[in-house]
Parts: sequence; C-alpha cells; structure tokens
Amino acid sequence: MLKLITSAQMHEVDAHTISTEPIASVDLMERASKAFVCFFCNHFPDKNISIAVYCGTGNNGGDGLAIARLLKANQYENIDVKIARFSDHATADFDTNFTRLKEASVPFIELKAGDFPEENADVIIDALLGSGLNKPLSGAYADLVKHLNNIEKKVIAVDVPTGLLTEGVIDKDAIVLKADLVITFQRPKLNFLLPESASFMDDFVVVDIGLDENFIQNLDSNFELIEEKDVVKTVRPRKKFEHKGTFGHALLIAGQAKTMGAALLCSSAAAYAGVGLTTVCIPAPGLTALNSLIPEVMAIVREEKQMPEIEWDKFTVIGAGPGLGKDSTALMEALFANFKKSVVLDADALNMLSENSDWWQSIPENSIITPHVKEFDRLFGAHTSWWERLETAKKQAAEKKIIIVLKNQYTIITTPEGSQYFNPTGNSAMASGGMGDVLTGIITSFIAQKYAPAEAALLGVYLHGKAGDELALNNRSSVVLAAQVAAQVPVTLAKIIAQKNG
Ligand SMILES: NC(=O)C1=CN([C@@H]2O[C@H](COP(=O)(O)OP(=O)(O)OC[C@H]3O[C@@H](n4cnc5c(N)ncnc54)[C@H](O)[C@@H]3O)[C@@H](O)[C@H]2O)[C@@H](O)CC1
Ligand SMILES: Nc1ncnc2c1ncn2[C@@H]1O[C@H](COP(=O)(O)OP(=O)(O)O)[C@@H](O)[C@H]1O
Ligand SMILES: [K+]
Repeated sequence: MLKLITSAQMHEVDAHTISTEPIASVDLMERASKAFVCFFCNHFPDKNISIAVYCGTGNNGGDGLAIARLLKANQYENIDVKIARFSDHATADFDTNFTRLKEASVPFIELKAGDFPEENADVIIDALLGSGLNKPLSGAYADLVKHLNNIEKKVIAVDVPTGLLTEGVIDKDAIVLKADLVITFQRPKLNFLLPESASFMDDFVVVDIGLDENFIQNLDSNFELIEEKDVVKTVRPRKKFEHKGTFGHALLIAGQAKTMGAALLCSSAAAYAGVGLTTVCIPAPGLTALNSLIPEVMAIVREEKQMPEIEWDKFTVIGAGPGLGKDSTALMEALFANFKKSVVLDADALNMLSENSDWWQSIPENSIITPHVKEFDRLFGAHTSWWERLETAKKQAAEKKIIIVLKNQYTIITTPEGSQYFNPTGNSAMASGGMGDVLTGIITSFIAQKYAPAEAALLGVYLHGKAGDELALNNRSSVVLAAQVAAQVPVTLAKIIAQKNG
C-alpha cells in the first residue's frame, strides 16, 4: 500500500528528508526538477517545440526556474520564462534558482499584474503555485490563470495545477489553470483521485523524487493506494488435493424479467473468480438463458409471488441485488432473518435498503455494500462533493461495521476500522452496463473462498479493474463489455499468482 498524504504532511516529509538524508533543500528542488524533466523529455521528444515556463515565486516557481534551465541543458532551445512576481515574497530556493537561470542565459520576463503578453509557445509549463496553495486564487493570479485558460494551449503542470486544492472540498467554480498532464512529486495528491478533478486536469503521472519513504509510510493517514504487490501477497494459489468443497458455495439473488442479464453476469463472474459452487436465485424465465450461457451455475427458481425454498445454511456467502428489481423486499427480509454470515449487497438490494432503513440492524457485521455514487447518496443522503462522501463512508462503515465499496474510476474501499483504500486499476472502456454486476459476483466469490471480507473487496476491486485494463489497453479497445471482464478474471488472477510464485 502506498500511504496517501495531505500537502501539510508532504511539507513535513520534505523537511524530514532535508534534515535526515541530509540534502540541502535547493538540491532536493534540483532532484524534483530533474525527475520532471526526465519524464517531460520522454513525453515531448521534439526539441524544437517552444515552451513557456510560468513561475510563481514560491518553491513551485523555484522548480519552474530549475526545469527551464535543465530543459535548455537538454537542448530545448525555444524556452522562455515568465515570472509572476505579484508580491515581494520569494523563497530562498527560488532566489538561488533565479540566479542560476540568469547564469544559464535562459530568457525571462517579469509579468505585471493585469498586463499579460501574448503567448505563442506550443506548451506551457505551469509552475505558478503548487502544494502551497492556501486560499482560492484572486487578483493578479486569478487574472493570469483565466488569461492562460482562454488561450487553450497544452499545459503541463508541475506537481499540482495552479489553484487546485490537493485535499478537501474542490469548489467546482474554482479558478484553476487547466492541465493536460500533471507531473506530480512522490505521491498522487488525494484530490487527483476524486472525480471533480477531471474538470481541471486530464491525467497525472507520479515521479519519484527520493523523499524518505519509510517516513511517509509511518505518517498518520487513513488513505492508502492499493499496489499490485498487496494483491500478490493476498492471493492464495490453489493447492493439490483441494476440491470444490474447499472453495465454498456462493448464492446470488438477482435478476428479473427485464434484467436477467445482471443475474447471468454476477453468477458467471462468481464462477470465473473461482468459487467451488455457484447457485443463482432467478425467476423461471431466466432458466433457459442461464443453462445455455453457463451450465456450471445451479439455479433456485423463484415465482413472482411465492417465496422460494432456500436452504440458507448451505451457502458460505450470499450476494444480492443485481437486476433484482425493487419488489423483492420479502426475499430480502428472509435473507436477513435466516443468514448470519457476511453478505454482499449491490444495486436494487441497496435501493430497497435505502427505503427500509430498519434492515441495517439485521445486516451481519463485515458485510459489503458496493454502491455507485447515486446508490451511495440514496443510502446516506445527498452530497455536494466527493470529499464529503469520503467522510460519510468512514463514519457509516464504522457505525454499521460494514465495508463500503464506493465505485468510480478510483473505487474507494472503506473498512469499519476507518481505512480508505483507493484502487488504481480500471479504465473508462469499462464504463458500460453490467460492469458492477460482475464486480458483485467476483467479491462474493472471494468471500466464499474464505478470504476475509475486506481482503475479498480489495482483491475483487483490483482484479476487476485489472482484467478491464488488460482487455482495453492490451487490445487497444475503446469499450469492454462486462461478460468479457468476467471471462478475463481467471487469466488476470493467474498472472497475479504467477508473480507470487516468483
Ligand atoms: N523542499 C520542498 O519543500 C520541495 C518543494 N517542492 C515544490 O514546492 C512546492 C510547494 O512550494 P511552496 O510551499 O513554496 O508553495 P507554492 O510555491 O505552491 O506557493 C507559494 C506561496 O504562495 C502563497 N499562496 C498560497 N495560495 C495563494 C493564492 N491563492 N494566491 C496567491 N498566493 C498564494 C503561499 O504563501 C505559498 O507559500 C511543491 O508543489 C513543489 O512543486 C519541490 O521542489 C520538492 C521539494
Ligand atoms: N472510468 C472507469 N474507470 C474505472 N472503472 C470504471 C470506470 N467506469 C466504470 N468502472 C467500473 O465499472 C463498475 C460499474 O458499476 P455500476 O455502475 O454498478 O455498473 P452496473 O450497474 O452497470 O453494473 C464499477 O466497478 C466501476 O468502478
Ligand atoms: K503548478
């Protein structure tokens, strides 16, 4: 896991690294600037492009000055620097780099508030403000950023897009210099992982600047980014002599006439993810489709008005909700009355739960809910920002002793203990119907296979996204369908297990 930290903590890490490595802060700035330039040179190999580096007078601006000098040393000849000296304050490392810039004869001008020259460069490097932002942009900075946004150039931001808060509620009307790419130092900033950042930046990459990792990992933060090695550590390869009884029996309660596909998708995904036995509880019209698509899955047929006979004790885990419709409250109540092990609730199970809040007290501890944003808000009330949703998830997971999987580009898994794990896998080719149903099947399958529910959630979310990445990225496919992801899971899983075996 990579611990994710606030800007204030990042400043602590800088200070700690400077004093204990030890390294002069201006040398750390040089190291950060080199890391930026190294990525930039690979990304923009054409040395003839014209580049304008906009610098503030803090350390982000200091980085900008060092970057301009290093780019010139790397044979980028068409460089000029624009310094936004809108106050008397400049950091010592800015001043040192200003002297070095002049020594290296990189052309520069100092901008005057309200009088900005025309910009003809191909690329703008944004080194105006970084993680030191402590209030919304106003005055000359706001004017400059609006001016640069209007000219619609390619913008590469240093560490943070100017004007974007790295954590806390992002104001959707904030004045931010929109970046095509952010080359950020050491860690993704928390807000880069929340959907509101999409209005201000298209993408980011993280470059290592050699800060003290041990110190970062020991900082007090409940936010973590899942790494592949965590998943490699968690998976358990199958052993000789293990049989279907070893891998549990999952029941999925899903599907209705119009949305039978959801039942097929979640139950097949459970089977592909390796559960020993899968049963799906569906209405009769789904039976032929089920048997044709995936004969390995067994069925409990339910009639419209009649409760099906379910031997609850037979099942290791139950996943409920995909395509279920909202008129299955009696079945859900029977589930909660009869089944005391972890359940996985998704889709219509969550929609019914939001209208039957007394069910909460019957949901077994360490159960998992997998809402997308609308289901989350239906359950816990409307939110105006994702930062607030993070706080709500933490509070609700602790109060209800459940694991909350809030789905998105970077799905967030919140445990009852208050940890919040961001998942890095997955891509927009997966934004297609049925994808969540597959995730429900996968997580249910891992619980059946005796992974602890939090492990099953982490493993399931990571693998689901990774399977989608393999399909979309390796095949250059712009759309991936849910059934393809389900069928890819065993392949993805095998690659993870192979890493474990060395
Ligand atoms: N040793 C370090 O601390 C390192 C810092 N690095 C760079 O330093 C940056 C952080 O530098 P600083 O802390 O100097 O901060 P910034 O350069 O981001 O901002 C400079 C100053 O601007 C002022 N400011 C904040 N919000 C403002 C607003 N809305 N309008 C006008 N002025 C505002 C603040 O006084 C702030 O300290 C990082 O983003 C990174 O680019 C890197 O060089 C790596 C090492
Ligand atoms: N842009 C994306 N990047 C990563 N994952 C995505 C993206 N779009 C969708 N997904 C994943 O697909 C799933 C969609 O779930 P959900 O909205 O419940 O779909 P459905 O209701 O159609 O089954 C989630 O796991 C989500 O993380
Ligand atoms: K910046």
